[in-house]
Amino acid sequence: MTALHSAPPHVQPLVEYQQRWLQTLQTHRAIAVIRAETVESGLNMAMAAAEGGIHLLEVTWNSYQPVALLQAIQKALPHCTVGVGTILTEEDLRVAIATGAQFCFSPHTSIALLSHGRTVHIPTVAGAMTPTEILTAWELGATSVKVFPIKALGEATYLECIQGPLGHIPLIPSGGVTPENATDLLSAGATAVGISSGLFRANHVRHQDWKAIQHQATQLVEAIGTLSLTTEFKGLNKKTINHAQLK
Ligand SMILES: O=C(O)C(=O)C[C@H](O)[C@H](O)COP(=O)(O)O
Repeated sequence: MTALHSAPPHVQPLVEYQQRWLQTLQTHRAIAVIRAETVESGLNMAMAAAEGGIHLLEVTWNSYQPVALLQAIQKALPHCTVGVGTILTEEDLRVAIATGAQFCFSPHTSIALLSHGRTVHIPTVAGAMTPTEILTAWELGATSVKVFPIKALGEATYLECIQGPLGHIPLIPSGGVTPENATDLLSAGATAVGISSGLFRANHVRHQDWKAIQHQATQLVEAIGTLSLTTEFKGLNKKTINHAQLK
């Protein structure tokens, strides 16, 4: 409990880097999660996703040579926002940030990771399942909360159910997102979605069918584009987080 007591207070003011992150999520609403067995394959996955119109790219830290992959993607796609995922330790986070990661996802909620992210102004997204876990991650300073694995939680229905009490928290469902269910998740209240195997289908990657992956990405981006602009964006304009808190 000591650590919790020394953690940041309940809903903290959003500072500039957090506001920028939420606005980026609001604009793009999908994050392509790259888990690759070779640097070449991971780079091709990233380029196919970007060709299809995806702007936010995440390199999972259990990819093969993630530092080299992150560098290769940054060099090839300087217009994209490139971050990291599956960050499990503070040391991993330090290396990722030193390599230029612009955001960080983890599958769990770690006080050390959240605190380091806030210190260096890198948006840090903690993984959580239950309402208690989601609220705890938010209270500990997560810039948004990854609801993971959404497939096991009932997908859009789960997000709808928690909107009442937790609708002010920017949520990013992941783990089971597909081009087909992404719009339902966004309509149910997700700020953005994280998608890996639903975008980078195993057989497409195996056969190096980058065009097929690009097509999947285009479909996803087009589907998101059909969403009503009035779909509420969580975090910038609702309930306990309001404009007055944005500096
Ligand atoms: O570990 C992290 O930090 C991640 O971001 C992991 C990804 O969210 C999932 O691996 C997505 O998995 P799919 O179900 O294949 O879309």
